[in-house]
Amino acid sequence: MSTPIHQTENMALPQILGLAPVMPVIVIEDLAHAVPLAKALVAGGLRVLEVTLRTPVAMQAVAMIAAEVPEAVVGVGTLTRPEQFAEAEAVGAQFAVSPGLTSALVVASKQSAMPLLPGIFTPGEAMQAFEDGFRYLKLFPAKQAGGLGMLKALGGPLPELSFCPTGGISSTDFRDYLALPNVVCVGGSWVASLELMRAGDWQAITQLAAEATA
Ligand SMILES: O=C(O)C(=O)C[C@H](O)[C@H](O)COP(=O)(O)O
Repeated sequence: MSTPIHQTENMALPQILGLAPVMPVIVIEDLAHAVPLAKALVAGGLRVLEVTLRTPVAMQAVAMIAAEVPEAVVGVGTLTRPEQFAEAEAVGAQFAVSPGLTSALVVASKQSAMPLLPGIFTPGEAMQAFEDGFRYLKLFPAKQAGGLGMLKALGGPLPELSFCPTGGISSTDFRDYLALPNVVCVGGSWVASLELMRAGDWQAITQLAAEATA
C-alpha cells in the first residue's frame, strides 16, 4: 500500500461523528465512481464518508478520496479483521466502522491511531463495548435491532453511550433517529445509491445529500 498523499492529523471519533447528521454508507463497485461520488456528497454537505470494504476496489477508493477530496473525512466500513486497521490507515482512512465487535478487533483498535466505531446489537454487547472503552457505537442493523424503540430503551440504563444507528434507515425516518438524545448521527446507503452511481447522476446525489443536511 502506498503512503497517503493527503495526511491529516487524527481526529477523535466524537469530532468526526459530529461533522454531519448522516454518514453515507458507500459501496464502490467501479473505482471511477469514488472521487465524483465523494465530491457530490461533500457538495451536498455530507463530509464524513464510510467506504465499505465489501468490494475489491474499496481500499483504492479510500486512497483516491483521501488524496483528491480533502474536504471529505473518509473512513472504512465493514472492518471485520484486525489486519484491516493497518491497511486502512496506510491508504489514508481517518476512522473505521465494524458491524460488530470481537476481542481481536478491540486489541487491534487499541494499537491503532485510527478510531473505531464498533457495531452492537444487544444491551450486553453495548455493555461489553463500554467495558472495552468505547462510548460511541453503531447500532447495527438498527431497524432489525428495534430501531427508535431500542435506542430509547438503551438510553435509560446506558446513558453514557451515544449511537450512530445504521441499517434500514431511510430518507423518510432518519430525522426521527436524529431527534433522540443518544443519537449522534445516522448511517445509510440511500444518499449514495448504486443506481445513481451507475447512472453517473452526481447532481442527484448532491441533492439527496443536501436534503439530508437540511
Ligand atoms: O457493511 C457494513 O459494515 C455496513 O455498514 C452495513 C451497512 O450498515 C448497511 O449496509 C446499511 O445499509 P442500508 O440499510 O442500505 O442503509
